[in-house]
Amino acid sequence: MENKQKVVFVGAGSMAEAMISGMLQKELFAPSQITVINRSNTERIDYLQMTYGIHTTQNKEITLKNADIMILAMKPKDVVEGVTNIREFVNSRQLIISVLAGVATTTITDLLQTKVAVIRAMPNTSATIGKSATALSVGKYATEEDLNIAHQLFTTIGIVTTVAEKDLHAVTGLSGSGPAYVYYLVEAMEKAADEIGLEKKIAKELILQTIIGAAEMLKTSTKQPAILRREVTSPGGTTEAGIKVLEQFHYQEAMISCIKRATTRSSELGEALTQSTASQD
Ligand SMILES: NC(=O)C1=CN([C@@H]2O[C@H](COP(=O)(O)OP(=O)(O)OC[C@H]3O[C@@H](n4cnc5c(N)ncnc54)[C@H](OP(=O)(O)O)[C@@H]3O)[C@@H](O)[C@H]2O)C=CC1
Ligand SMILES: O=C(O)[C@@H]1CCC=N1
Repeated sequence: MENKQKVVFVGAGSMAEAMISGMLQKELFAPSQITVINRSNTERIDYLQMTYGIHTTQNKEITLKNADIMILAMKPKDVVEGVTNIREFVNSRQLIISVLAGVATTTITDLLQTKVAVIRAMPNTSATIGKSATALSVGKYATEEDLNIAHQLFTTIGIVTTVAEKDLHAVTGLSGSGPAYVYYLVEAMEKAADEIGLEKKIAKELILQTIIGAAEMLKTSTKQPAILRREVTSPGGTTEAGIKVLEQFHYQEAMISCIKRATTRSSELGEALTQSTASQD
């Protein structure tokens, strides 16, 4: 699809790069439509410009004023400084998309002091290859049309769903942070493979295909995960022996606590800001 919208990323870290990479692969945007700015790391901007052919700018004021969509992609701790710095260049015709964990749309509009459309999004870094699981929610001034634009944008980097804003904390704990849980599992499998004497290269290949195969099975099979697990688990066999050890270490409880803690952390990140930036009207 052709469009002429100008997109500015405010924040040039891992998430911005993952989104840029995915967005360009799907060709909804040409590199010339995308500009990235950050606080101070010019090497990082040079790298993104070299790698993706996107724009950088010497004149943030004009770039921001001309933007159709601004994607806020700094860390939550930097949002007050970051948003305050761009405030004077934002107008109510623009669409602000925030990917910041925990940070409420009202915090953004309060900081901007403008009645501007804000869509809050929680993607994940699998956006890099167009496989993000993204959830969106709408701020007070965002319209159905704004949501459609955001939906279209995030569809270029994976699947998209819409949730109530209060549920974005849970989404963050589950699928925003989710890729890290899988990578952590793979790290453990690699360490185990080493300890049981398998060559690194061979182990890596086997682990990778095991994860891909299991993920594809989960996606294509009509069977529940517990049934698929049981089908691997022969009575008195190796899997049963292994899973008993996972149960002794309370593996499922650990995963559940992990996701709950990440969810709570998202709320904490937002609450600190909601209290300090709440509008007086
Ligand atoms: N990483 C992930 O998996 C996901 C992250 N998110 C969210 O995305 C956001 C970014 O995360 P991530 O990419 O990992 O973070 P990074 O630390 O990798 O990047 C943060 C970026 O923000 C820039 N920045 C900091 N302060 C300002 C400022 N005042 N004005 C403009 N830019 C600024 C930094 O620039 P400089 O280096 O110059 O200081 C840097 O480019 C976070 O809010 C996070 O919650 C959401 C989903 C998944
Ligand atoms: O760790 C974080 O805070 C961000 C949000 C989701 C993934 N990374």
